[in-house]
Amino acid sequence: MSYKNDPKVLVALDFADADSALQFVDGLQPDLCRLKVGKELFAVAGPEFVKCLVGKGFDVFLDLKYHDIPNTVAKAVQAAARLGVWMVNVHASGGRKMMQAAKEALQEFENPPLLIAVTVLTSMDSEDLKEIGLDVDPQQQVLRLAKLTKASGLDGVVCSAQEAALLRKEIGDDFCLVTPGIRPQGSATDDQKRIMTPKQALDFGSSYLVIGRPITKAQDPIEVLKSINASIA
Ligand SMILES: O=C(O)c1cc(=O)[nH]c(=O)n1[C@@H]1O[C@H](COP(=O)(O)O)[C@@H](O)[C@H]1O
Repeated sequence: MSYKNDPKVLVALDFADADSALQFVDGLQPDLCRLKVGKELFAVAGPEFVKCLVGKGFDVFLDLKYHDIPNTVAKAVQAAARLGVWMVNVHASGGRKMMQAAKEALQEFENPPLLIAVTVLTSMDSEDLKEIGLDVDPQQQVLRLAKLTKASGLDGVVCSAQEAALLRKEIGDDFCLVTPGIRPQGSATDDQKRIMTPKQALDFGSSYLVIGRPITKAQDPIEVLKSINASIA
């Protein structure tokens, strides 16, 4: 699988309603970026909104981070695939059987979405992991879950760019690394903890950069997106 010659930035459309999101999307073209629809926007705007973005020619990452019993997750990824999305995700901590069920459920589609798994959220550091009983360095936990994801037949993982180089070395090139926690130099960190700039992230092996607030909350979002694209061209 080659990840060259395609837009690297996945803009997180974390808007509170469909109108604000559409107003933002109207200034964009599909060759500038891909779009990510997450829990907030999906809860208010729903499947029709996702289909509308797909109809406008955008590749859509439906980020609902499924984490449930295998049968439920398998049916959920099928429902996502019927919307025509480009990528969908589950939580790797749902385990091998859940991930395999999701992958198998997509086999009936002619053009299935990429299926990736969230490893350790980019808002977490080792203290947060300790609190949930994981007395382990985030890198080690990400590596463990990424290996399990690969062994379960999925296309890649969501991780922070701080783990990208390690995953490339241990897992190889044929694995998609989607990295949120991306902050252009000088941007506010917000609630992200394991962060990197767009260029550093790609240099370390990221396939795609998930970027939300640094673009969507900017005075001139399109200008910021274009300057990020220029910085990684
Ligand atoms: O799955 C994700 O996209 C995701 C995983 C993760 O570990 N961290 C993370 O921030 N995200 C998402 O990436 C986006 C980051 O947004 P900003 O922090 O505004 O750039 C949000 O929509 C998060 O839901």
